[in-house]
Amino acid sequence: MRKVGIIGLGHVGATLAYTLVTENVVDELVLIDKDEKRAISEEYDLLDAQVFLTGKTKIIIQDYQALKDASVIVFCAGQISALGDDGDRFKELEITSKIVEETAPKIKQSGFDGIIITITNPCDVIAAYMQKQTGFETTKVFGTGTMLDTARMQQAVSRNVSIDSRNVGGYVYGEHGDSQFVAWSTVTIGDRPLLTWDSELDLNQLDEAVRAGGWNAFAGKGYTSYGIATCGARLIRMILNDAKTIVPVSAYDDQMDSYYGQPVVIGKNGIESFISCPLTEKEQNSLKESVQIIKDGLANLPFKQ
Ligand SMILES: NC(=O)c1ccc[n+]([C@@H]2O[C@H](COP(=O)([O-])OP(=O)(O)OC[C@H]3O[C@@H](n4cnc5c(N)ncnc54)[C@H](O)[C@@H]3O)[C@@H](O)[C@H]2O)c1
Repeated sequence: MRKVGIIGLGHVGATLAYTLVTENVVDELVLIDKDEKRAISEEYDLLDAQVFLTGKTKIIIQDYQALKDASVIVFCAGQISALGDDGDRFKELEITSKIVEETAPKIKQSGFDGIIITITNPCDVIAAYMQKQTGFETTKVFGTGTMLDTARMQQAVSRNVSIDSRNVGGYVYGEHGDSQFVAWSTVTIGDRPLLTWDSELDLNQLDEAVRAGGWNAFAGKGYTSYGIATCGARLIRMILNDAKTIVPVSAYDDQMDSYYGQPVVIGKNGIESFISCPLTEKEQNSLKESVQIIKDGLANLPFKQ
């Protein structure tokens, strides 16, 4: 049985639930929110949608015990309005770290033994904190990290060279936040390294376009949902299908003793292995700086284990 739980049914969680139901990704979906009325409404709305669909997804709401035999939990509880006008993801930390403290014991008590994907911001710090609070293996708790930022890089490059974004390879590394960076040495168009591309691409400008990508999607509506929900659904498929697909997510690296966005292999065990790309010296320095910001965020948490 394909069973998944979603904790937090705001813009992100509701869109993810809708995506999983319309794409028939799961047999059972457990939906949990601190707002009971919201959970009930989402259940009715999803059941209405199913009348027009070919698949059938059983919806269970507000039941942590039902998570016991789920394969994946997606954690997207938070308060997007706390982000403010500048989109600083650390502004949510005081709220979201408390939500982790509240929900992690309930996840543990349910007997859940699967993979936790965290989306909640600040994404890398929350992934780390969820791992600490649950005590689960680091390979079984990871954040969506720079997966969405990498998609934004693919888009930005695609726009500049007029080639399909799906033909752009490579990774955004580090924090899902302002200190992230495109590792240009890893970026390819087709199989060709971008750095050997003929046209005069302004990498600094592209870097900025990638960093600003989230803000562009956020600014006019005060949240983002489609990109991240699709990203979450894709990760769930990878786990359920044991796909062994390479994607950049926020995973724990014991050498740097930190979670951060980097390419890994995703399968039924969560993080199956790491893809160590040979970064340039400049990229390695950018990574160290970015990782330090994530570490400081975790160290500054007022709520210790
Ligand atoms: N990692 C990414 O790329 C990415 C992208 C988009 C959004 N986000 C983050 O995802 C999170 C959710 O975003 P959103 O727009 O859906 O926010 P939202 O404010 O619309 O929804 C958050 C939901 O969490 C619920 N919630 C709060 N505390 C809870 C608790 N203790 N238990 C269960 N549910 C609880 C709220 O009731 C609400 O329904 C935010 O932290 C946001 O910053 C991350």
